Amino acid sequence: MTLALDIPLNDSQFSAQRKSEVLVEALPWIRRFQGHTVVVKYGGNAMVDPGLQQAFADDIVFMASVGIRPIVVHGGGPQINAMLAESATPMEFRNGLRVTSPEVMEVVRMVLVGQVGRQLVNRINAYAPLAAGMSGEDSGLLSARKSRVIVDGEQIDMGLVGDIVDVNIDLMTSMLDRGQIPVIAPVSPEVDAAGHPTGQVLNVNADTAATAIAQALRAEKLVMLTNVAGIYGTWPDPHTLISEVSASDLRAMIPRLGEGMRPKGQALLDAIDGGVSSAAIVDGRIEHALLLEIFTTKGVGTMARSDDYV
Ligand SMILES: NC(=[NH2+])NCCC[C@H](N)C(=O)O
Repeated sequence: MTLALDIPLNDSQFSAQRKSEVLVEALPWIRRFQGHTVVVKYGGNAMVDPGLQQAFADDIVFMASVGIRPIVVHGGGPQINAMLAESATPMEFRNGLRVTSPEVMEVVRMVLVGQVGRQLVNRINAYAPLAAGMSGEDSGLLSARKSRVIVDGEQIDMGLVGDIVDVNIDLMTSMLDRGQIPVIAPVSPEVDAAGHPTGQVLNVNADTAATAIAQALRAEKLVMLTNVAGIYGTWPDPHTLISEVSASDLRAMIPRLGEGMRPKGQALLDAIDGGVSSAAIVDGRIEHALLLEIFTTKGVGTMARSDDYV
C-alpha cells in the first residue's frame, strides 16, 4: 500500500490507513441500520467468558450510540446447569431431555432474570443507563403456550417449556423510542386459548424467543451468537463457510444440513419468513463478532437474506 506519491508507508502509517479503511467501511452500514431495530440473541461462550461479555456489551452500546435500536434476548444454559447442580435440584429426564419441573423452573427464572440478565445490564450501563433488564413476565412482555414435543409420533410432556404466542409490541416500541435497550430473559407467562394468563410461567428457548420478537417487531435484522463459525456448505463443498445465502437457497439446503446445523438454518429461515429482512448466525467465541457482522461488508458467520433484499 502506498501514499499518493508512491512513497512506501512505514508501519504506523500502514496501520493508520487500515484503521481508516475499517471506519470508512462502517459508514454505509451505520446509515443502513440507523433508526432500525436489530434483535440480538446472546448465548454460548460469549455469555460466560468475562472478556467476551465485555466485548458484547461494548458492541451493543456502539450500536445504540449510532442510532440503531438493539434488543437483546439472552439464554443461560451453562449458568442454569451450574445452579441446578449446586442446589442439588431433583431432575427428571425424558428422551434424553431435561424435564422442566416447577422446581427446575424456579432455578431457571432465578438464574436468567437474577443473574445472567443483571450481569449484562450492569456491563452496558457502565457507559450510560440505557439497558433495562426484563423477563417476559414484566408488563406482559411475552405470552407463551406449552410446547408440543413429539418424539416418534408420540407427544411427550417436557414440563414447563413453551413457545411464544404474543409479544407486547407497544411496550417494546416505546422503550426503543426512549432510547432504552431491552435485555430480555425469555421466561414467559403461560396464557390459555383465550389469551388469559394461567398463573404459570414457562421457559422459552432463547433462539426461538429472539426469532419471535424479531418477527413481531418486523426487525431489520436478527443476529444470533453461537459457538459455531456459521453454516457450512453441503455437498460438494462441505468445508466452506457460507457467508451469505438467499432464503430460497437456504430453504433448499436445509434438508441436507447436518443435525446440529439444521435448527440454526431453520431459525434464520423462520425469521425471514416472518418478515425480518436478514438474519445471521455469528461466532460468539470471536471478540466483537456482533460489531464485525453489522459494520463490515462481508460480516462474520452466515447471513441469510430475504429474496427481495435490497
Ligand atoms: N455474514 C455476512 N455475509 N454478513 C454480511 C453483513 C453485511 C452487513 N454488515 C449487514 O449487517 O447486513
